[in-house]
Amino acid sequence: MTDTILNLEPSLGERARSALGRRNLVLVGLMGAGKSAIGRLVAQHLGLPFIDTDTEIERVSRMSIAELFAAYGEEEFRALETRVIKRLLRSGPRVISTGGGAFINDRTRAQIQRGGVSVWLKADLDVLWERVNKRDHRPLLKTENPKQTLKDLMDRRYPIYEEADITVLSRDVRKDVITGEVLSAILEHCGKDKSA
Ligand SMILES: Nc1ncnc2c1ncn2[C@@H]1O[C@H](COP(=O)(O)OP(=O)(O)O)[C@@H](O)[C@H]1O
Ligand SMILES: O=C(O)C1=C[C@@H](OP(=O)(O)O)[C@@H](O)[C@H](O)C1
Ligand SMILES: [Mg+2]
Repeated sequence: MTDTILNLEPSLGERARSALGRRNLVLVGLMGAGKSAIGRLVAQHLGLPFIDTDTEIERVSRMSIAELFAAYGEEEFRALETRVIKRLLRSGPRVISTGGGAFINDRTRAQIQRGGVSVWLKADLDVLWERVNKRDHRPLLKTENPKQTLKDLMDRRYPIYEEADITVLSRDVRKDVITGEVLSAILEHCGKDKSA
């Protein structure tokens, strides 16, 4: 006899995965919101492949994002970003973490809304600033006053991120907490939980 009790209840990740079905999960939000970090953790819990669009753009172009901006400008970067996201959405389901500007582009946003469930990781200026301040690889923040630039981007972009299917508040708590909130929100948004 063993006194080990097997827990056969589906985990939160399994329930969220079932609710998501064939849809992609797409993380959107401003630089520093945690899209890349939280997207990877959420994918592990869902048992889905994870991809970060910036990493994929760097792979196909064999250049860093900073080099791409410097060599071809933001417009070319956006065109490449749109093509990469369209391809990734078609071959899902997977978890896709986008770069902060992707959802702002009308064509890319329409593709995301058709091909996936979107999650906006929303954060306040100080949280974002604390995080992005530690690294200097983001070309849009190479300005005289990067915190003000971030604030200007918030003012312009937040009304558009609002269009995401789900909003989760990204804040100064453990990544596991935010990950759990994303999984719960998927369950709630996608309604019926087929495995429960
Ligand atoms: N909940 C969190 N708590 C602490 N640090 C976090 C949290 N979420 C993300 N980070 C950190 O903040 C930084 C920016 O996160 P990242 O995932 O690169 O953001 P994004 O892809 O949205 O720009 C990274 O160093 C990441 O580890
Ligand atoms: O907000 C933006 O327009 C950008 C955000 C970056 O990604 P993260 O949001 O992952 O930092 C990256 O795509 C590029 O530097 C442009
Ligand atoms: Mg990122």
